[in-house]
Amino acid sequence: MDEGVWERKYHLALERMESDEREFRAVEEVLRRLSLRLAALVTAPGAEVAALLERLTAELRGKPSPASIEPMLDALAGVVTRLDDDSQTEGGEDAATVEALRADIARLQELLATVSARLGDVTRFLAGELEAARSGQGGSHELDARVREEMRALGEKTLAASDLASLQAEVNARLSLIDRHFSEYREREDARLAAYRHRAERMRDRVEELESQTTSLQDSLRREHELALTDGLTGLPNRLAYERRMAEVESEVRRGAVACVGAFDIDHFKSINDAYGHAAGDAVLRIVGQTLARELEGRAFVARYGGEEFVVVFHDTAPADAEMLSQRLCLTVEALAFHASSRPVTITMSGGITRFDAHEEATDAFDRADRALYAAKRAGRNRCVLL
Ligand SMILES: Nc1nc2c(ncn2[C@@H]2O[C@H](COP(=O)(O)OP(=O)(O)OP(=O)(O)O)[C@@H](O)[C@H]2O)c(=O)[nH]1
Repeated sequence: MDEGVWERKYHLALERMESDEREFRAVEEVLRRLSLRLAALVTAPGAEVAALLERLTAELRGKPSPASIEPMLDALAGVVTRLDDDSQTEGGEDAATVEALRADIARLQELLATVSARLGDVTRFLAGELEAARSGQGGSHELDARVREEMRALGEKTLAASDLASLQAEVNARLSLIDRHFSEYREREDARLAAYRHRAERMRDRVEELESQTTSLQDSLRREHELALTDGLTGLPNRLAYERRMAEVESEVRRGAVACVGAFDIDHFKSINDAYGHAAGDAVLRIVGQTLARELEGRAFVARYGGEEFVVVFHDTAPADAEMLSQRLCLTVEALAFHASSRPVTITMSGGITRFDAHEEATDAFDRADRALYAAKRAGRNRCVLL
């Protein structure tokens, strides 16, 4: 059950308890007035009324339960009727007192019935829903037991009380105790709720912390993953990324797609390194790689295979189209205005292209593209060969 629902139930229970307490206070007030009136009557009609009260007390002793309050009041009503009759016979001297007493008794009867019903509700509520919500922590159960005990003791003392004054004192004492139990219960529940909120807040902080740790872990894993698939010099996908892509293309080709593989290698790259230095060689690798990626964007996957060699996977491209695109690439690279040590350097590139056959492995297609590349080298470089 969520905290809001629990709190609403808790406050509802408190409101009902407070209302019950008010009812008790009203009962107490009526009892007080009742005792005064009875005391007045006892002194007036003498032995007969005393005998009636004695009989009433004995009757009450025989029924030790809250329900016995009602027979007690019926008996009191009988006394009042008798007194009423007598008073009319004797000239109505006490008629007003008797009438007031009868009204008090009726009101007391009604109030006790209400209190009894409300207490039943509270008891059921505490023993049932609230108990379940607290998952056996025992607070409401304890309160329930204590209230029950006070009510039982109240019933016993009421029956045992020989006069209304002591009954009134008992009622007062028991009501104070019940009130104290409710206060203790309320304090305990407030403390428990505060502790619960504190725990919930700590838990939420911890969850947020874990979430942020998870996010940063995922980010760093994603970065690691990207790094593992990227060539550090050119920023292009590396050989591992190429192999993964080829695994995907392999199944596409098996399902009927048309794909070609191209192997490209910068011509006489060693001499560029030798003439202008390794850094210039690196710059050539970067500019050639970027040119391939830019020119083939959306049409092919481009990766640095290793050294000065690049590999291209043309998807949905027939071999003749792949060859035409490759020739155009060679022309674009040749036209690059590259300078090293303030001198223009002509870069050329050779390429070998082949179709990825549906019945072969990715490595077979690559090997054939590589053979086509060396055929292009042998044929004089700065060209592409389709095999
Ligand atoms: N600067 C630089 N050089 C590299 C890198 N990787 C490989 N090389 C160099 O590339 C050169 C490759 O030379 P070769 O395999 O002889 O080929 P080539 O000189 O291009 O000759 P052909 O391929 O026959 O045209 C070697 O000198 C390598 O040291 C790199 O990352 N940076």
